[in-house]
Amino acid sequence: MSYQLFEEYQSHTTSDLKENFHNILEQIGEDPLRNGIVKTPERASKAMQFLTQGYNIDPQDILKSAMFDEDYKDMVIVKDIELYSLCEHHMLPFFGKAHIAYIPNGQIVGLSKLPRVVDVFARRLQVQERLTHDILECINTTLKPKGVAVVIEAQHMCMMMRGVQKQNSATTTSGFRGQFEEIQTRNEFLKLIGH
Ligand SMILES: Nc1nc2c(ncn2[C@@H]2O[C@H](COP(=O)(O)OP(=O)(O)OP(=O)(O)O)[C@@H](O)[C@H]2O)c(=O)[nH]1
Ligand SMILES: [Zn+2]
Repeated sequence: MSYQLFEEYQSHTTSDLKENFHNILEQIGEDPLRNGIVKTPERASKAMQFLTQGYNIDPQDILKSAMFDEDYKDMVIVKDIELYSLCEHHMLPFFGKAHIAYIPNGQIVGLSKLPRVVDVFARRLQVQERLTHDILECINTTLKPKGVAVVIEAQHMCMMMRGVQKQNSATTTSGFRGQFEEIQTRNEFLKLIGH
């Protein structure tokens, strides 16, 4: 999608979303014309489009834009990458940290690109398992490293604010490819991220 088309698409969906948020306000018993919330449908639309902008971005392009030939053969870890996503069942936030490691195979990637890939997949409706897998596969297919590992630790608002209402439970998901399938490499990574 060209930039201009994307802008048109954005403004089009914003007005559709605005109307829907206006209806939601009415249906939960609010007065959408009340002074404090008269602009809320517009604000909520922009917030929702921000939180789901990942559908319009190709995460492989992000990695490809900063891959460099380098003969470094050891593990590279970027840990404690904060993430905020929306669960696809309730559209409520889940949030936490991602830890990513890879072992280069002749090429390294710009470090900032790894958190950027996390954000692209997090800014879609997700389940934590698929988010973990999406990040793992994207790095594996694009960078083609000797190994890649992803661990995500998160808390789900849909389990805290409603439903089962457990405030202290945390969910850990992980995925390992290549050399991280070997127990020794995997354990070294888990030790370095403090597990
Ligand atoms: N596996 C997985 N489940 C999730 C995730 N986010 C939310 N869920 C769960 O999705 C499930 C949806 O279950 P349903 O029984 O259809 O929905 P519900 O009646 O709202 O369930 P409760 O949350 O138990 O009240 C719930 O168990 C949620 O805890 C996630 O990232 N991964
Ligand atoms: Zn949920």
